[in-house]
Amino acid sequence: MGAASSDTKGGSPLSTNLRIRPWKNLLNDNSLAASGLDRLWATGRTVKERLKTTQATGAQEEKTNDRPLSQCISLFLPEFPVWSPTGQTHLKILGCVAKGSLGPVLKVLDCSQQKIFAVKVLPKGEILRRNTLKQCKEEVSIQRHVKHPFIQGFGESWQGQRHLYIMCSYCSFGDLYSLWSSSKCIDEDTVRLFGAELVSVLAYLHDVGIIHRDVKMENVLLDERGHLKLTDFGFSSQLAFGEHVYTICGTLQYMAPEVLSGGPYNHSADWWSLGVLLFALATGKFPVAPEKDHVSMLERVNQGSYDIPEHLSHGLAHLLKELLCKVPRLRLRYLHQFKHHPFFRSMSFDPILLQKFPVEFVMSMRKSEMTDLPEINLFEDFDCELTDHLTLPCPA
Ligand SMILES: Nc1ncnc2c1ncn2[C@@H]1O[C@H](COP(=O)(O)OP(=O)(O)OP(=O)(O)O)[C@@H](O)[C@H]1O
Repeated sequence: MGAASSDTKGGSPLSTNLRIRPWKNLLNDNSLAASGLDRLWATGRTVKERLKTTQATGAQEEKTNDRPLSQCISLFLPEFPVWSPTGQTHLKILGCVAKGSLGPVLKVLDCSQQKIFAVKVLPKGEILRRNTLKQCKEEVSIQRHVKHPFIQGFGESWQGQRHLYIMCSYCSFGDLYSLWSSSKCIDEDTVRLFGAELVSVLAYLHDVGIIHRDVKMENVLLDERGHLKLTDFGFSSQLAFGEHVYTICGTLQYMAPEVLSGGPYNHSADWWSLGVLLFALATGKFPVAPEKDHVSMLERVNQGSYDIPEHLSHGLAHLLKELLCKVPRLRLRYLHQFKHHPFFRSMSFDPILLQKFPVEFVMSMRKSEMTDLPEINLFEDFDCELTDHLTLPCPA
């Protein structure tokens, strides 16, 4: 959800996850709080019930201050086409993978393809209330257009009466943050491989004119062979080389100083975030401790001397310093620079070669943790209140 002018996402204060919302959205948040959809929910009536009433009385769309019902659908078009209630009967919900910031991420079996997918469920009312419609649509259109072996595969998106759905390939090994939390320190060979995969995907995104703006461990998923899939284009924006943006957005602990200070900034900001991510992977801790807001975070980064542990190889220590360089134009930021870097010596950046073998570290970590979620009912209407049907709690 990433237009530079309207980036907004929730976040949990004071956590390493803290995400910044531009001041503009703090104002806008309240302006939509009493939308038709919200009032509809407040009265406990469903869109379906209201449609029935309207049809029964032969009334035209109500011209109140409420958002007309047709808009509740058209607002989300064309990125989220309408599926008929029978359109989803081949999808079987197997369980809840995680609790996203807006709604659950479901594990779903597509019975027609016999393939498992992840479906992100986003309540329409919440999107309107948070004024993230533009971002949400941009996220889907960017995801639809980017194709790379280290980007999570995009399936489909659609809307029901109350929810939006984004279906993606399912990454059975969860996210990099969970792996890191359970292992804390990752060996250098694995850091090198993960580093090369992320360099390869970021170079691709920048080449096609996209800045990701939220590179962090939680947004990197692991496939069934332990390779990486970058996800969550919620803050991404189109940005050609030579252009700059100014929006303060992202996740505090990963934000480059030029982002924290309100820009101008460009693709180099993603490379700083990669530096933070690789630092955390290799050392078990973040280079700079979290702060409560972007002002204090900037102060801390500027004071910032971070200690690189002595046990790191010279090549890795050097790479981290060059990624965490406060001057964007002096930061490592081009594929050829990584190809010639001592840390990546003898490493290929070709995705096919990088994926040749399963990632041993991940396979051994995950083998003991694999659990299958039991199946639950096949829903007749995918747009029902999903949470009522989930007998399994979403992981926190
Ligand atoms: N395709 C997928 N396969 C497996 N797990 C997934 C998939 N997509 C998301 N998840 C899990 O769900 C979690 C939340 O997903 P995601 O980050 O997309 O939701 P969110 O928190 O609502 O997004 P945002 O970060 O935009 O607020 C991820 O950290 C990951 O653990």
